[in-house]
Amino acid sequence: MPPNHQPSTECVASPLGELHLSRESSIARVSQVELDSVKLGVEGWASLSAGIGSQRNLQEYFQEATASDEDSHLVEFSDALQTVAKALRQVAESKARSLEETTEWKRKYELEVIRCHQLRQLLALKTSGDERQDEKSKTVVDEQQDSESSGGASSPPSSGNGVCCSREGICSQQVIRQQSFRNSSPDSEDWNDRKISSEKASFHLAWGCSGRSNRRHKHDVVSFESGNITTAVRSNKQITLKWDSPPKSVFILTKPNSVSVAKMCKEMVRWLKDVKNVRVFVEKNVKKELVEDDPYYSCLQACEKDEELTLLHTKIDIVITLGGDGTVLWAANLFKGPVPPLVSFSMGSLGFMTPFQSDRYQECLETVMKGPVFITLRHRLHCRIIRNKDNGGTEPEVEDHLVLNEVSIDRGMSSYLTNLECYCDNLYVTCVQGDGLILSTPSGSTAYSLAAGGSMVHPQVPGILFTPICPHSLSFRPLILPEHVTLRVQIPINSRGQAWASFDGKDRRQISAGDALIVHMSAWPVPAACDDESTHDFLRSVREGLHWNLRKSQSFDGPREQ
Ligand SMILES: NC(=O)c1ccc[n+]([C@@H]2O[C@H](COP(=O)([O-])OP(=O)(O)OC[C@H]3O[C@@H](n4cnc5c(N)ncnc54)[C@H](O)[C@@H]3O)[C@@H](O)[C@H]2O)c1
Ligand SMILES: Nc1ncnc2c1ncn2[C@@H]1O[C@H](COP(=O)(O)OP(=O)(O)OP(=O)(O)O)[C@@H](O)[C@H]1O
Repeated sequence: MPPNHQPSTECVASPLGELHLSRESSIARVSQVELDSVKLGVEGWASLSAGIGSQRNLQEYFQEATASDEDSHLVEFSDALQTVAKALRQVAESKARSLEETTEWKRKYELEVIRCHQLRQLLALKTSGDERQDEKSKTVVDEQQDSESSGGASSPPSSGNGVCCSREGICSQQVIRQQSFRNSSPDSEDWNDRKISSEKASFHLAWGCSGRSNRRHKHDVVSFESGNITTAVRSNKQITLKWDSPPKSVFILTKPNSVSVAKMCKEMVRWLKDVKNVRVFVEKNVKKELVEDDPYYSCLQACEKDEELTLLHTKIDIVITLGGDGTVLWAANLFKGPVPPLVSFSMGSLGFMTPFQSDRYQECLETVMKGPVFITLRHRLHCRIIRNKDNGGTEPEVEDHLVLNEVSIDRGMSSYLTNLECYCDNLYVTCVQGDGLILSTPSGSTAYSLAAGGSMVHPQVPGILFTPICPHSLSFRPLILPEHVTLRVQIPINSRGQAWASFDGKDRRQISAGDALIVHMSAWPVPAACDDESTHDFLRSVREGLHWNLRKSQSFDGPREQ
């Protein structure tokens, strides 16, 4: 304030203050200000000029007034920016939501198309009246039911009519009664209780999305006839694959840079071609190496163009892998749709998913090619990255991946905590603050998810594992969600850092603020042939591969229970 001047507050401050307000207020307010300014300004200006006295004081006064005016404008500007940022965030979120819905509808549409196609085929077979043909077209579901009814755990099922329960099993229709109940006479109290219970209200159960019924589920798993809920005889013991005609083509995939694998590959190719008379496919770089070594191998087939890979499943009867689990993952990744049956030989260190011994390859392949053979349906996850285009990156807006093990989202090189908002079927679940998150299949439960503290899950238990990586929280336990859910992981627009997604430990992709990753169970599992039987193979891998619960036995001598 200039010295020697005591202006009335009304006189000087009022016109400036009112001018500031007038920008955001109404025109009426501006008019009022103008009137006030004229009235007060004239009076005030006279006393102000008298009081200021010098030109220097006048300059100082105006500089001070302008600075406070600028401050208030900055505040106003930052408020406006925040409003714009909020609006942009809402737009990005709703865009991700609608893209996710589109994805879901597309998936449902594709499944429906497949289902219709299968129904049409079945119908065509039925109308042709060819009973034998009809029998052949039975799906794996029927095989499952056969397997259940035959009841054998480790012998392949026969296709005859079985009884409803296995030899040593409990029939679900048989009510287990207490001793006292068995001995009770019809007019005892227990009997009356039964009469009362038979008059209980009836009800109805339904399965499937939006209340649409799913008859297969009802007949396979749960029955609710007469109001009594009973689970089926036994959930399936094992899925069996039977060949309708002998397999004629195999695709051999090999771990690179391994002398023992290359040697085994050559030997296997000769046996398959010369003895079994089947067509053998290999990867094009493998063919090149083999032909350089021996021109005999020029008879091998290879996909020369990438487009041919997309149709591979239409040409191949069996996929063989020679390597470790990484080679199985590699094989699964080549098939972006249906996968032919997979026979994996253990030529790596751990070999969790490679049950067959390479030194017994002829015997193993004979058995598989003859059938029937037990298979484990290893489910995969379909992962879709949806990018926020406002980030201005060059990556595609939508990118799809199929994983057999897991998709992991981590903080990469960033030193900040990840900030991952997770939704399950559009319901907010939690925000992962830590090193990251693993969304795993049951097959992948023994890989990275296990290292992050997730449970080991038998590959045929349907579900999606939700395992945090080093969460900075005391109560974040891993979850297993049902297989039918759709998960969405979103990087909030105001996140400090970015995240990285890896698909089966490969194809790392950066995920930025506003991007989303949508994950659901894929319709195309990997049918992996078992050496023994699914559960036996799994438990053997857990015990022998991971040395699960290995501990020296406690000695016999020592204190005992009295
Ligand atoms: N901290 C960890 O344990 C960790 C870290 C990164 C990746 N991984 C795993 O490695 C996998 C990629 O495998 P790779 O062979 O290409 O890479 P790799 O050569 O680095 O081998 C990783 C190890 O994981 C084992 N493995 C892979 N899948 C498995 C499964 N389903 N069950 C049990 N063990 C399994 C392999 O046998 C191998 O020993 C990823 O999918 C991920 O699950 C684990
Ligand atoms: N055909 C292939 N082409 C290119 N890379 C492959 C191929 N097969 C496997 N790989 C890669 O080679 C790496 C090692 O393979 P794999 O895991 O089978 O062998 P391993 O490490 O000796 O065995 P284990 O996984 O049992 O320890 C993996 O990262 C895998 O992705």
